[in-house]
Amino acid sequence: MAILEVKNLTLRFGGVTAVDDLSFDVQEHSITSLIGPNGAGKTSAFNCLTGFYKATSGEILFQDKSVMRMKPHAITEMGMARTFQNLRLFKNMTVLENVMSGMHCRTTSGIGGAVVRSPHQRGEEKKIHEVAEECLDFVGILNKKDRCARNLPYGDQRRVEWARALATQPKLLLLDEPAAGLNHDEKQQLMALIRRIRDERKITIFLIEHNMELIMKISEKIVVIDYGKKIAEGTADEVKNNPRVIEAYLGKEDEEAV
Ligand SMILES: Nc1ncnc2c1ncn2[C@@H]1O[C@H](COP(=O)(O)OP(=O)(O)OP(=O)(O)O)[C@@H](O)[C@H]1O
Repeated sequence: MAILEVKNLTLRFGGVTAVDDLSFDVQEHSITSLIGPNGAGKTSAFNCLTGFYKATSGEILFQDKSVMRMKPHAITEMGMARTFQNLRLFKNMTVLENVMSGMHCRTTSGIGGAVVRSPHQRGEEKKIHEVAEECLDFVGILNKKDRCARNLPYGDQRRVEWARALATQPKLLLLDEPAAGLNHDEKQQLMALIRRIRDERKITIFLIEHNMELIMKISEKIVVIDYGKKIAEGTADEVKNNPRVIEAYLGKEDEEAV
């Protein structure tokens, strides 16, 4: 069953068609990737899915409901979370506070509850605290929960962002270049973590990524785009032997060999 369906999605910036009549789906509990050469339209498509860009036309269905006109926070509330290519942590907050900050979409206390701390609000705070700690434990940095986020090494800061996304209790997790800036060991750990998120938490994974080793190893389905259009779709083996894909990547083999 598809958890996400993208139908004829098009995004234009003035004269530039960044996403061009793109259609694909993401099956529930799968690991699916979107790849393509630089400027192919991956980030633009990603931003349409998560409500950061308004698509020019087409349809995006998440769990059979249209998210085309929805704002990012409303899409998160529905169960679609994302991480960013450039980290967006609150650098002066602790690790735990950063994770808890992402969870307001799962609370019911209004402004009144924040002023007069009702038993209901105290209960919610306790729950938020527990879930945040459990997510930090899952990504392996619970022992750093009281550290200031800006003092952590880059790899750990990425884990904070992952924990924050997981704490929103998503059904679908979108990862924007998760391997960027990671060393070899960290990339291996990242692959294991992506698999654990899917297998243990039953969360569907959709990612865009330049690191072909990672993409080819973990993806069950790969969608390839070039100039905003889909040029191939299939398993790693199918995609890497596809002449259109090879052609799209020609000349870039040194950095992005398929
Ligand atoms: N805000 C914008 N305004 C105008 N044009 C844009 C904007 N964002 C992207 N584009 C253009 O849309 C096209 C697709 O860009 P996009 O960043 O989505 O590609 P990408 O596949 O994510 O590239 P990369 O792999 O380099 O991150 C490019 O031609 C780009 O110049």
